[in-house]
Amino acid sequence: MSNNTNIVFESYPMIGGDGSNSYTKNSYLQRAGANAVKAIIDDVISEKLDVEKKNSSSKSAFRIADLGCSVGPNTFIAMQNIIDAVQQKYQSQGFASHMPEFQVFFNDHTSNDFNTLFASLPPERPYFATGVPGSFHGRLFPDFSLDFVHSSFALQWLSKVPEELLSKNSAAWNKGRVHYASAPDEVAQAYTVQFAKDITTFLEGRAKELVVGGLMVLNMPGIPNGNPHSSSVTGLSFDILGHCLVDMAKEGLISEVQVDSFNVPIYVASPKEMTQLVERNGCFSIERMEITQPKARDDDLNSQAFTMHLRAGMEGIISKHFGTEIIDELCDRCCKKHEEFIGLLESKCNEGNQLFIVLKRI
Ligand SMILES: C[S@@+](CC[C@H](N)C(=O)[O-])C[C@H]1O[C@@H](n2cnc3c(N)ncnc32)[C@H](O)[C@@H]1O
Ligand SMILES: [Mg+2]
Repeated sequence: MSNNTNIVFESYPMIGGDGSNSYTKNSYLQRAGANAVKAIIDDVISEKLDVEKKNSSSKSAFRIADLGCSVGPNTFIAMQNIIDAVQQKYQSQGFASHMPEFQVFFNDHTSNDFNTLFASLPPERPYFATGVPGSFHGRLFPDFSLDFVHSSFALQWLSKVPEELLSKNSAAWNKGRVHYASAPDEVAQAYTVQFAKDITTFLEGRAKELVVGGLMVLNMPGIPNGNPHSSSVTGLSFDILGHCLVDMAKEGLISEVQVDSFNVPIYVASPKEMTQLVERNGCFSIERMEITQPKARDDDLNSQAFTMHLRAGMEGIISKHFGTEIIDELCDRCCKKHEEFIGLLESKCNEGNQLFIVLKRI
């Protein structure tokens, strides 16, 4: 048996609790991203889920895992939608009397605020709820124990900042920037290689854990094939964060070397890259692989909302590196910069910027 017990994974959870800065209150852009693919998930379950097999096996629960679930409410909405679609499939096949019980595994890093997650579980939920702490870059479940895997806006997190970025003497030392989007090729290349390693271990783990015929739905920030890294909305957001940090260093509020050594371990993949990684793994067929477009409400696309989302997701990693005392000042500056770039941010948000993938364990 392989497990994670000896591996320490870096983790930077979203802001927990349900206060005004929390992920719970500042994750509606991710929810818009999930809404954009709900209808496709329904179709995929209706067309591709193999319920006859499940029906003929001994009576066991239908097991769903949400990897990188954070604190809700998005995970609850996603799990309910999947269960509705699976139940619909059983009914349409005439198996209503063989409806399985459902078990949902909510996974995130151990440092995730599972208390908030558990306290806000929907009281009327049609499933047994289980928390699974640990990194999805390692093993999380026994062999062939899951029927369905879902992960939304989590796989963009790398397991760590690529090592090449950590040495001042390296060509990939990321001076004056915090991300690869507008960085020299060496930096972008180091990120690409780290992402490939992480997705490779992710797929190896899930290939062992999913039953044959099981489906895996992945939704994450994405970039169309051939587009430059700097063209993604994620890239633009981190360029803005980088500018604000550089300004603060110029004013002596933080040190320059702190900015140079800080890098956000987030990667935005293209369909082509993911296709190659899935094919190299060889255990899954690709049922869907497409760039989709979230449908955020215009009211949600403003500088304040961008700043609150950035804060809910990044406060943990930023305060670990720079200290908590810089956060308010940094967010004020980012908010002003978001205002300056609001037209560009809005238009990028309305372009295809998420990668939606459905795989089937073969
Ligand atoms: C932006 S949140 C998305 C939450 C939720 N799926 C949604 O769509 O609102 C990303 C989550 O992924 C989690 N995450 C990142 N890397 C992870 C890993 N290696 N293993 C488990 N969870 C991870 C983070 O801790 C965070 O809670
Ligand atoms: Mg840097």
